Amino acid sequence: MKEYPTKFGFSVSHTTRAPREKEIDGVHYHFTERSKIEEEISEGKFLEFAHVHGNVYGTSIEAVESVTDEGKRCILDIDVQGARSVRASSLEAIFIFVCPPSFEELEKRLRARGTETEEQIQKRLRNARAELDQSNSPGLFDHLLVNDDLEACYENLKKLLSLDDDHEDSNDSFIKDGKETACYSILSKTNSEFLLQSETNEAEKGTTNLLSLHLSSLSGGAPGRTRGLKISSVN
Ligand SMILES: Nc1ncnc2c1ncn2[C@@H]1O[C@H](COP(=O)(O)OP(=O)(O)OP(=O)(O)O)[C@@H](O)[C@H]1O
Ligand SMILES: Nc1nc2c(ncn2[C@@H]2O[C@H](COP(=O)(O)O)[C@@H](O)[C@H]2O)c(=O)[nH]1
Repeated sequence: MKEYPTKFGFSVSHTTRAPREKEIDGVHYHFTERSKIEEEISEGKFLEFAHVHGNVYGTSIEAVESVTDEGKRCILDIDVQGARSVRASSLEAIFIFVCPPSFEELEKRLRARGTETEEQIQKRLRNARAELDQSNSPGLFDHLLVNDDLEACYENLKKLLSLDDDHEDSNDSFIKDGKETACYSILSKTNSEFLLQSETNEAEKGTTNLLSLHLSSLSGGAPGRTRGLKISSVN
């Protein structure tokens, strides 16, 4: 996200877990009481939730909307149960299972973090084994990423997302299946509409070179369900 601040945003989850020393409420998590999150879940405010390592964790609709409202793709860091819930919804998403290079290494990392008791470490290791067992459940994850060397893992993530040749400061382009399909610049912008002009000569190819994006079509509704950007050609 640091490399692509305008493309991606993080969904700040709610959790009943106690904050770790450097964790900030509202940044790393929304730290909350169990009774409060349970009430909000029953009010339909959550896209998904799960009981993980003895605590409740959940993604609120508001957390996702605050990212998508800025026109960014939303990143969720959720457990396997949460992934199943999102997979079962109508949200369009890419599911990546991130795993440690070995259990020994995971144990070493958890101990080095120094934030869990021995009992909690054992619980997290048991849960990690169960999650790894489910990582190849048919139709659940699209990719598996081994988090050995952090930099190498990040480079592989960018490859999966076809971001490896893409830079934040380059022209925005529409990438589909790794192929550049069209490139547009903003001609005019109002509160309700963006007028875009093709930078490639689409007119010569018999397609439109002026597009209108209707921003009002983005407001309201659960994320990804009722939303879709309405686009119409101008010429
Ligand atoms: N590539 C890496 N190299 C070294 N340490 C790492 C690497 N990736 C993560 N860590 C460290 O390992 C610890 C556990 O990582 P993380 O919290 O991401 O695990 P997790 O898979 O979410 O596990 P859990 O579900 O138990 O939280 C953290 O202290 C993190 O900083
Ligand atoms: N289903 C969900 N799982 C979540 C969410 N936020 C975090 N998590 C997962 O919980 C564990 C533990 O996290 P930690 O911060 O206590 O180490 C980890 O696997 C996260 O992916 C959520 O909103 N929903």
